[in-house]
Amino acid sequence: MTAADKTLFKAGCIQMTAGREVLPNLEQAAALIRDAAAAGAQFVMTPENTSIIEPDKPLAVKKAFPEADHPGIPFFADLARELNIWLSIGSMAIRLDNRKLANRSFLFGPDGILRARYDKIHMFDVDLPNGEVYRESATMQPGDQAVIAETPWGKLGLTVCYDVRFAYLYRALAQAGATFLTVPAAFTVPTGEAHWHVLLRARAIETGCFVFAAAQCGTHAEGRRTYGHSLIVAPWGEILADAGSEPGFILADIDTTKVATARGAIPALRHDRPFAEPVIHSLAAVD
Ligand SMILES: O=C(O)CNC(=O)[C@H](CS)NC(=O)CCC(=O)C(=O)O
Repeated sequence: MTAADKTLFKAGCIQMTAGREVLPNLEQAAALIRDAAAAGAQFVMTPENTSIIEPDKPLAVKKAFPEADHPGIPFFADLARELNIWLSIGSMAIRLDNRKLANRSFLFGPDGILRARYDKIHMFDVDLPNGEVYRESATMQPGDQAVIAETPWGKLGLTVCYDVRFAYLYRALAQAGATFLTVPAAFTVPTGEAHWHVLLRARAIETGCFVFAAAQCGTHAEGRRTYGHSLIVAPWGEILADAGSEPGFILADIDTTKVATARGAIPALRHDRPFAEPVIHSLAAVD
């Protein structure tokens, strides 16, 4: 591999509508991964919950596999090897010993070897104004370890979906050397419309990283809807590709020198200062 090979590469995000059965979801993802690779992508990522979106939570636990038995692991390892690509599987539900699940992200190398795994840290326990209720922590065990993987083009920080709202995680990843960040997602429609683009652009701008965000889209089982709009964002904040609301894939040419350019122009990542806990000043009566 020449130096130029390590500076420039083509990245792809696939956008899909996962259903409640694992094998058809793997096939749906694989078809799109093949399309992205055929179009030249050397790094391809898939959304959160690539292998299943099962709204019935007891059923979701029942249908989950331990990592050692998950059909998606050899399936995507083989696909990465066959296509000779770096393959990030945004997440798959993995059954843990305590009967809870991990919302786990995987990175495979072009040799099919598993290079990194990351368990989503922040749980989406949220009551939306429109009446949608999410209690991710009822079935999922949160992770407690931030993870960075080596790639030929630089270090990749792994995150998942709701993590995107916790800027300190991204700052920690970037300060530890990440120049790319993955944010696979299954965002709700109302929060996506209000927050998705601005959150991802903010994480890119704050960290001077490229952000790759493959997303679920469309209508899933029991009418559950997701926002779509898979994005690739440059370190200065420009959106390089947006997948809209239908299944498919997006590509972008990644010039890794843009990381140093953005960080050179605004070195905020190096300007942290210590400060004391906030104090509430009441220098004069408020009312
Ligand atoms: O529910 C499932 O079946 C699968 N899980 C998910 O889709 C996850 C956890 S509930 N979704 C999110 O984190 C949405 C975050 C989001 O939308 C926001 O931060 O606004």
